[in-house]
Amino acid sequence: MIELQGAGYSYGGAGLLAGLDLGLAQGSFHFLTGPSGAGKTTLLKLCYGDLKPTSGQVLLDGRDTRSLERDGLARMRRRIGVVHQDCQFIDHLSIRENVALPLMVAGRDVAAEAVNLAQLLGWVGLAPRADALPPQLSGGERQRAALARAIIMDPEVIIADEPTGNIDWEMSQRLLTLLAELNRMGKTVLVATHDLALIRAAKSQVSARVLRLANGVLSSGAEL
Ligand SMILES: Nc1ncnc2c1ncn2[C@@H]1O[C@H](COP(=O)(O)OP(=O)(O)OP(=O)(O)O)[C@@H](O)[C@H]1O
Repeated sequence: MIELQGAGYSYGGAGLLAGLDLGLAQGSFHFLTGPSGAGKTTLLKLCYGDLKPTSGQVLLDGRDTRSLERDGLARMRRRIGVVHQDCQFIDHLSIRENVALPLMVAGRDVAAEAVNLAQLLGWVGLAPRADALPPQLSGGERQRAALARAIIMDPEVIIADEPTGNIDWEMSQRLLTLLAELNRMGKTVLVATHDLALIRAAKSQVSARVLRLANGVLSSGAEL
């Protein structure tokens, strides 16, 4: 569904990314690694249409993000669930309400989705914390809540930016297991991470490809 064809991005000044080619086939699992500042977050933003390339093309279902109107892009983005690096919760809303937000934004009847919502919170292990406020959660709980919010609309693709950045090993493993389970359900998964131990640990759970971004160039490493 997501394809980069010679895509580049510049925040102004010198270009950050140039000539990137990448295809995320349906049901694939990719890790994206690379040094801090290499442009991993920027590349993810290109993939979910938050940024449009300043050169080359990013295609979502074959459609160039630069030619998509606001509504068309919003429709595409509903098919991509994003776990942001900093989670981006609304702190005065409960975890249940934060996870349900995409339903509200899409104009869906949240009361009618109560069972789905409860099942999803149970699946990520947050049923007992559903009424807590985001600042009351641990880092690992916040990341699992962010994953729940990213998948509440049943997206085809899940993009996660450093989902295990501030959490301990056991919690990282738990998150990885959830991502692997989603991949087994047929979801396409793209995870940016510095955590090479996590990538190694993924070997037993998923068949993934490791992409490395450095000096503006994307190289495709071995398959796990
Ligand atoms: N909105 C912005 N305006 C200008 N420069 C930016 C902006 N966002 C990011 N950059 C710069 O682009 C470069 C790449 O940033 P990006 O966040 O994509 O890297 P990253 O590989 O995800 O880094 P990290 O691993 O530290 O999260 C950095 O030098 C950063 O300062």
